[in-house]
Amino acid sequence: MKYPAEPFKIKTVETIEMTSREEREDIVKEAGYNTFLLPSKNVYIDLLTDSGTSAMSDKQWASLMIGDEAYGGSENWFKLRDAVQEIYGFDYVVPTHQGRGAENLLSQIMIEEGDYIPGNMYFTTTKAHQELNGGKFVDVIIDEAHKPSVERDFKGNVDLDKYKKLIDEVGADKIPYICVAVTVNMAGGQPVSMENIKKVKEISEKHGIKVMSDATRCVENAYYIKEREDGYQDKSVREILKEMMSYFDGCTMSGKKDCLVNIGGFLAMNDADMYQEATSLVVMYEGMPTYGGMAGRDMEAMATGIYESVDEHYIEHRIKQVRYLGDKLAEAGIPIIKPVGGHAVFLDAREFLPHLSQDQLPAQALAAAIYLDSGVRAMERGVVSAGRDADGSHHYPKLETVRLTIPRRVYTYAHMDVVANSVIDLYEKRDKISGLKFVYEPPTLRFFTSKFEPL
Ligand SMILES: CC1=C(O)/C(=C\N=C(/Cc2ccccc2)C(=O)O)C(COP(=O)(O)O)=CN1
Repeated sequence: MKYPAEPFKIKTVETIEMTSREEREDIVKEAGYNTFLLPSKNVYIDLLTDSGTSAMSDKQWASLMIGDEAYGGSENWFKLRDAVQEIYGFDYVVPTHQGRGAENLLSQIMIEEGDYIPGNMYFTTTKAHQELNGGKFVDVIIDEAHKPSVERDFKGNVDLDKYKKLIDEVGADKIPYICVAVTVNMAGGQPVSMENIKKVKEISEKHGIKVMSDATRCVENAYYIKEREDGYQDKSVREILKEMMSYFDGCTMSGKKDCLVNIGGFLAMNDADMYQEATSLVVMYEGMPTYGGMAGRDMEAMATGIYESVDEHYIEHRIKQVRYLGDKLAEAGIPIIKPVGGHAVFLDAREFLPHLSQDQLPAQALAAAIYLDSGVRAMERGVVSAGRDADGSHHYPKLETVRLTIPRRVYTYAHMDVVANSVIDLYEKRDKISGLKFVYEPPTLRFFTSKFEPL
């Protein structure tokens, strides 16, 4: 089916309030036109992020009642370890409180001052931890990933020539690993093909470079392989995922996305020495290697969520609900990144607001305008998120987007209609949307707490 009905029935509801336009004028001003700073109670449909915002199942809630909160050797830890080994196939698992916990460990273990870390487009926290440890991120994604209207089945693919060129230029000994994100968040939730992963592995093995994955949305990636790559239509998402992860030496995981939990993550690997290093480091930052900053109940909920995430009906609905919103907007002529990604619809703010230069912060302005119009909260993924270069000037990304990020198992198609109607109405009066300017800018990861004013 083009858009399958929700494969669940609702047992518990959390009411959502609608504010008035007048109220939202004051609320957004108070938040400095930054959607991160909006109080949740004043948000009607919250599409800020799919991170930590999924609805847990009844089985996951039941997990909370069997939390073994022993300081060492929690029963829930063994359940989580077994789930990771069974579904992703890695030998060793180090639990962390969320994805950044795993990125911190991996970067400290693998990166030395002056190293280069190639990857398929940057992600803010991943790049921050690589640079914190003296590494330099190098974007090796295919050029098409930076072109919103160009459609490709696997727009998240690594450009193998760019990768080989980097190896030739800096030498394999300066490249501890390549980080392959599946899917690519900042490119619009774009997948990587199995063929591309295999080729990256082949090149890397030849040069003794490890292949790590940012596996945060790996189930969504597996679904796209099933849907779009020859030879995989008859395989289950679970089988495809296992094969996909078998080409990696390890992965960082933010459990707050595909693992269907509100907190949690892990670093997984196949190398015993790396595991030894990670367990001695994790006690500094996350706690014992058998809880890693999570309560026992959270580890149990994540183990359950890992199994639920590879259910065919769940993942088909998840992908197609996002596609439903994207298709509605595209049909109305709204400029979005194509093809529609796995976790979000990305509005092309540059095309949406051609009268604004990037210095007038179009994506930030559009996110604030959407909230003002309908109480829907989206996230800026443009020049504000990209931060500043070493010389202090804005880093101007090619993609200036607003991300409408769909939480898992939370909203219905009716909510998608509300969002689509609001964006379409706004598009008709887009020339009334003015730019923004900074009135407060923190030194790092500025998109979280910056404040703005209309120009
Ligand atoms: C591909 C990928 C992610 O998308 C990711 C987090 N995404 C997030 C959460 C976020 C993080 C930073 C700025 C804005 C929003 C998302 O809203 O998209 C992390 C960090 O995981 P963590 O949040 O659990 O630490 C690692 N890799």
